[in-house]
Amino acid sequence: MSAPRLFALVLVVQPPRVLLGKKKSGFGAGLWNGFGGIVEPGESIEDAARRGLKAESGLTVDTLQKMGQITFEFVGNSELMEVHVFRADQFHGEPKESDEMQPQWFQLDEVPYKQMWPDDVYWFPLVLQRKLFRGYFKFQGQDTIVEHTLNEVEQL
Ligand SMILES: Nc1nc(NC2CC2)cc(N2CCN(C3COC3)CC2)n1
Repeated sequence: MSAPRLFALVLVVQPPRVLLGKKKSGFGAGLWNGFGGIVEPGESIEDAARRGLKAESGLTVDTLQKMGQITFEFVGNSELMEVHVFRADQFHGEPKESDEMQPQWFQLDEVPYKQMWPDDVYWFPLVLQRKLFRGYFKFQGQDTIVEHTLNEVEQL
């Protein structure tokens, strides 16, 4: 089993709203998601989170809170994906559309789960409730979850 491919994902949460971006191309195109990107060699996961947030939304943050780690398996593909989820409550700048993402604020009771990755409806509420979590989701294709586990943890 090769090492999982690491991604950072940042959710900017300012109750009663959360900032999401609509992916304009590539993997997950058309879906709303947090901001981030792949963790490059020699980069920390948090550095990747900050870099991705800035590149995709124009925002910078002082503090990122680690909220969760999710491992994804895809039937028929031996490479695992590991997503490290962060929350930011304060930011600098104004959300700006990028090549990758079209940013938009959503009311917390109007998160567009039907236009997000299918796993999000499981763990997104934990981020909003400030609960730490570890998850595992096995996908068949990009739409079907065939197995999953999701546990709240004391520390990540
Ligand atoms: N919310 C959410 N769910 C995911 N589910 C697994 C796909 C089934 C993956 C995921 N990310 C991994 C992919 N990354 C893309 C941006 O360039 C690659 C965004 C964050 N984010």
